[in-house]
Amino acid sequence: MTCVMHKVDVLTNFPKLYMQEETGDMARPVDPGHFSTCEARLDKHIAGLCSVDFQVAVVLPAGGSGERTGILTPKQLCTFLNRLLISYTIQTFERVPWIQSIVVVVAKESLDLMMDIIHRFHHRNVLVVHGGSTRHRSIFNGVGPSVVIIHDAVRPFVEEDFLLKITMAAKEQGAAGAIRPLVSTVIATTLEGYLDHSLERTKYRASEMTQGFIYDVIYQAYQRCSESDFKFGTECLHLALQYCGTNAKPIEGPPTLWKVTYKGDLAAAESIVKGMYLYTFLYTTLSLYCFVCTLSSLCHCTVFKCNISMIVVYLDSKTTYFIDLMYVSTIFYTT
Ligand SMILES: Nc1ccn([C@@H]2O[C@H](COP(=O)(O)OP(=O)(O)OP(=O)(O)O)[C@@H](O)[C@H]2O)c(=O)n1
Ligand SMILES: O=P(O)(O)OC[C@@H](O)[C@@H](O)[C@@H](O)CO
Repeated sequence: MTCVMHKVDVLTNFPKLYMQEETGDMARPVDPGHFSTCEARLDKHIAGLCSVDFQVAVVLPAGGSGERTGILTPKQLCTFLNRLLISYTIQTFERVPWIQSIVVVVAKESLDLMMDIIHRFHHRNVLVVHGGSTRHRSIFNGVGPSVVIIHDAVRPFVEEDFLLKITMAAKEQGAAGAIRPLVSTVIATTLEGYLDHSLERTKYRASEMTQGFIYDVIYQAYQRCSESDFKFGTECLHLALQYCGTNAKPIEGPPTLWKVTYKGDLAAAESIVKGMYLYTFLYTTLSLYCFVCTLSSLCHCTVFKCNISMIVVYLDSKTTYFIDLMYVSTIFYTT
């Protein structure tokens, strides 16, 4: 019996044809415009970090209606592989040992469903509070005395080391937030609806989530902000600057921080979740398969072959592994 598998990578147990890792230097020519995110200092700081010795709570705003998906079910309550999107996000944060509590902010009409989800998926250290009419009001309902991590509930893929960067920067500076390069140029139009001007893209970044704040900053910001901020605002970092004079530390985040906003994002999130589970399933099956081969070859069986075609497996938010044609030929000899 031969069970032929390509050389596997020790880390992932799958051959790595191509590992794409997010790097600071994008493939495209970057304008000489300087965009310091002081990450180098942070990396050193974190590298020397032995433990997070202060209270950390995460607030997951999940009280929206998801209108832009065009479907009736709010996107955070959509299901992939029998688990709701919000549960994947909670699970991500449950795996972080230095986060003491997870506050999920949901619409009043979803409170019972959320309690059921927590019970059904055995989530722990989760507090459910009701949301408000806007994201800012929902977040304000969820913040409590600790270093506060705020993370949109519809961003299910974030890894611990980025959360650590944001948390340590927030503890040090008062506020910190994820940023990503803009993929489209930002323009402004005249009252008549024509182009007025465009911004030089390399000098700007998109503000994403995860964000972090010391409690006093985010609490005071919400205590002092205006009704208009609550109603129309989309940026917590702006409130920290405007009402507390706190300049947040921007930190470049990985591409997986993207927010599920449109229907297509749901399909993308589902394929990534399936990819993650496929990796586990494939590895388990192949291991079992080889075990059965070994067992069967001892008691003689028929001959057959199988090919497993190209599979992209998204293992974690930093790397993508392309599994090449895994030619698993198991040859059994008939008696
Ligand atoms: N009143 C609100 C509005 C939004 N959110 C949450 O804030 C996050 C990011 O907001 P967004 O992507 O805009 O979600 P929705 O407001 O639901 O989307 P839409 O604007 O398409 O309706 C989501 O997890 C959403 O559930 C919230 O907690 N309370
Ligand atoms: O504005 P929306 O509610 O669609 O999405 C929220 C995002 O804007 C927000 O998460 C980041 O911009 C960081 O503030």
